[in-house]
Amino acid sequence: MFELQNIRFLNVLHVPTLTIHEGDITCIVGESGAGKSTLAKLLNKMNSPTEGTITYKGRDLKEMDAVTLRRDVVMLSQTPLIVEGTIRDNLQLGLHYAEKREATEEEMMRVLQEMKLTQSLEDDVATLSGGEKQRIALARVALMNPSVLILDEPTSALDDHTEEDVMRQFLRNAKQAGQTIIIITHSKSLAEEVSDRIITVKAGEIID
Ligand SMILES: Nc1ncnc2c1ncn2[C@@H]1O[C@H](COP(=O)(O)OP(=O)(O)OP(=O)(O)O)[C@@H](O)[C@H]1O
Repeated sequence: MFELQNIRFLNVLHVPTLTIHEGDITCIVGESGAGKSTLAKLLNKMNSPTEGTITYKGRDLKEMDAVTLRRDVVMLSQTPLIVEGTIRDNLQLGLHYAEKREATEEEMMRVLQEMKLTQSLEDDVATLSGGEKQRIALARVALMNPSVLILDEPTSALDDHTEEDVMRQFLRNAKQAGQTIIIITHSKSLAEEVSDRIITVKAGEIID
């Protein structure tokens, strides 16, 4: 699905060759500052390589419009945007930006349940914990149902068992639905349990 050839990003990352397969869960692991987010951001054009070529479904990313690409390839960043307002407002946000139709009540209720959130759609997001806000952001991208989902996981969320359980179940559902997932995770157990492939980044190089 993604092919990287002779990629360099400044002096931060060097990837001679890498293929990410459709339908796989690919975990990216490595120490803080290794270059994991830099690699992930190359895949939805948040970063453009200084050298080399990346193709998505055979098309050179250089030739693709970033907005069009990001309807297909959605990235949930380490610090997702949560706006003032209700859970409903925050759930609809991704679909709104992607210019897709609004989610129905049933769809929103289903993702809240999947994320083990018991609040109502009209509740104020200000009342939620950090981990719950992270799950709202995950629910938001789940509603967008993109072909490719890139998750840059914050370490803190994994300190909590609920967060890891939710993530594990979410990844299993996504895989069953045929989505391609690329997840940066600090959890070795999660990576080993759910992934089809683990990529280890060390000091800007992929070491396996
Ligand atoms: N646009 C940029 N210009 C210069 N340096 C950058 C740029 N983007 C990232 N870096 C540097 O590249 C290194 C790798 O950053 P990156 O965010 O990819 O690490 P990471 O492995 O995701 O770390 P963490 O696990 O802490 O999130 C860091 O030293 C960072 O400061």
